[in-house]
Amino acid sequence: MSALTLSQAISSLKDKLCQLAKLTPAEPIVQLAAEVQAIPLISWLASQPSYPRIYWQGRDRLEEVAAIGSCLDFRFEDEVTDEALAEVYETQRAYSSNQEIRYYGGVAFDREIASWPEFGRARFLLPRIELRRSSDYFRLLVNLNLGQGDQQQEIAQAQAALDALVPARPMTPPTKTEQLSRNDRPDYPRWKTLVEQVTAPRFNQDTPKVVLSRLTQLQVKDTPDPWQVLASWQGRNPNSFQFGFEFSPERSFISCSPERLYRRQQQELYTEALAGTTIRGLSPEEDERLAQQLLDDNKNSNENQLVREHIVKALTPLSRYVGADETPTIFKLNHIQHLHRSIRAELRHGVKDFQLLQALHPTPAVGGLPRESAISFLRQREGYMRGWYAGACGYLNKYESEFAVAIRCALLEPGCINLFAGAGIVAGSDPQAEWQELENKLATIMSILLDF
Ligand SMILES: C=C(O[C@H]1C=CC=C(C(=O)O)[C@@H]1O)C(=O)O
Ligand SMILES: [Mg+2]
Repeated sequence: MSALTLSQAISSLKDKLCQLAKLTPAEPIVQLAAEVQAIPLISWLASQPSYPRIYWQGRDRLEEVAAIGSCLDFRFEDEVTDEALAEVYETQRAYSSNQEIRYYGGVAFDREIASWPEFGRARFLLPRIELRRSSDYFRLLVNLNLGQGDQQQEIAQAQAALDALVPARPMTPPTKTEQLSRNDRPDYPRWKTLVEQVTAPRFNQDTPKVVLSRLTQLQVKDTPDPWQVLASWQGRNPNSFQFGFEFSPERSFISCSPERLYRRQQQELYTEALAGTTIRGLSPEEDERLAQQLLDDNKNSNENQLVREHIVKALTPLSRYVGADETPTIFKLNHIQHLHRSIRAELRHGVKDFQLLQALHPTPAVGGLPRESAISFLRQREGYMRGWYAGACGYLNKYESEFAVAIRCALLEPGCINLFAGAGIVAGSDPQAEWQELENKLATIMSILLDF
């Protein structure tokens, strides 16, 4: 059967909903699907009038999703343990044997303290509508939760959500934003004090790495459209994950992150150590020289090595096999390059996604080492709320799941753009050089948002 146009797919799904109304489905979570012709997902998403709006594209670009609305929404505003999260998910997962059912969402950097409104400490949802691309195969999906309440009412809501869909409008690049003011938290003098505290030999002996970060708030005349910004960002760094969560028109969180927390396919797990940074050269020769310097540099090697060691140690009790690159390679982005080591594990049977999140998040690429003392330092001294910055965002499914580390990101609010950047502070870190590293990490998004 050939792929349908979007309006044909909507009609086909509405017919399937009518059929469903006459049945007693075997399972409470139902997904209906129709194959559609190729559509630019991000422009389609940006055109839709309903919320939440969620976008996800994997780093390998094989999987892309635009999701609208929700038929199940798990939102944790107050303290939540990983055990509680795991229990909710496992219960939910037992309701369906369909391997295409996915829960999209994220967890905050630190689930023990308050987080952003709407986002909470963790939030996962089963979207009402998904437009999903797997390689070059596109499907329009509608999800139903028939487990609670009235089946006819749930079907009517799914029909209404399909009726509310509008065609994709072509997307233009974002117009440059006029910056009214800029405010950094911590500011440079405070940053210098913090770096000196972390690198002081007595502290560093017990806590060899703390990833300090900064919130840069830009007060702007007009907040740009998050999806236009994300589409531009995607063009600059196509080898990154791209994702966005807009739970309401008030606030959106977008990220173009190079860092994978993990990808699980059945019992196979792929993760990595991505830490250690330098800039790109202006010529191929200069770029190569900078890459070689990064590979040879002790401070940067140490930043990466600590992440690798920690991940291998954290995965060992959960795995039958763990293998990690001995030597780092270079991962190039638009304005910067990083040290990268791949790590692969074969998980023991019965290991759950929330155990993986617990073991891996936050890695010493965004938290520090040992985790508890680094996080306790950040909680007491960093001086602003990270929320979902450096958290984990992605999706869960019975057979596979993927999470990115939410760095290189922006929280857009009316009149204000919040940008976040962190740098791994280890012995030998220099406050000025690490401050410059924060600027380098913001260079791509700044060049999209502002006129230089
Ligand atoms: C914490 C961030 O980057 C991490 C990932 C790659 C390189 C890093 C570094 O070299 O410091 C950081 O560990 C960030 O971009 O906000
Ligand atoms: Mg660094």
